[in-house]
Amino acid sequence: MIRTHGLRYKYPAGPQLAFRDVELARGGVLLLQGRSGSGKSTWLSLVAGLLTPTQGDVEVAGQALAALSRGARDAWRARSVGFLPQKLHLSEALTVRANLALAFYAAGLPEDGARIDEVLARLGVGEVARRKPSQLSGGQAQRVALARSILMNPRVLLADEPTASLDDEAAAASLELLREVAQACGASLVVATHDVRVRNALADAVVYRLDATEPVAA
Ligand SMILES: Nc1ncnc2c1ncn2[C@@H]1O[C@H](COP(=O)(O)OP(=O)(O)OP(=O)(O)O)[C@@H](O)[C@H]1O
Repeated sequence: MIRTHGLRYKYPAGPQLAFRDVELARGGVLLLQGRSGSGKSTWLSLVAGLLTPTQGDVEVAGQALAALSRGARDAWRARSVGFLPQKLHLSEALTVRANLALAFYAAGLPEDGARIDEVLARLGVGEVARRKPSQLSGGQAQRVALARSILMNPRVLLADEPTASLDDEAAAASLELLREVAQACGASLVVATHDVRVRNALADAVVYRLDATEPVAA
């Protein structure tokens, strides 16, 4: 589950952002909406412990992020947070399989090749394991990045604009898959987007509009 309280963030040379309190149950789905620049990526980074709040607290699956040192937070994130960024950040120097192996190093765990193969196969991209990222279609690359994000069975899965460059059919498939894998991990799912199609696909999600004012709880 995710709980935020009194969250604010000020970029050194940027705006002060204030976020409403959020409480999302384990296994819940949150749709984070708002116009460009409203703070969606910032909120995701705060919840993932990539940014430290200027004020307020974040708790994820019972872990208060403020209680962790930076090193401990990085290790915690590698094990507990699945992050599907808008730019996938797959290394072109490495095969798909080696890209996924990096997740084990970040988590301080021995590489588990069988787990990598299992997750790639589950997401329907088992056959691309030896390719370089540039040899993948956009949809395949996204599945590979999703595979990377769920290798550790994370407690929360955060997706930043997962449908941005997809046509209607691919967008619906991508959301369906996100929901399916989050459910299989028992993870809470957060989808940040300004794509109106997502609202229909995730009809039962709790909606947090960054430019509205009511409290958010589910
Ligand atoms: N590194 C930074 N330094 C200064 N200001 C920043 C920085 N990153 C973001 N901002 C500002 O903070 C605000 C929130 O940005 P953020 O990227 O979180 O919005 P967003 O809703 O994710 O936008 P988009 O939908 O365009 O990705 C914006 O006004 C942005 O210009």
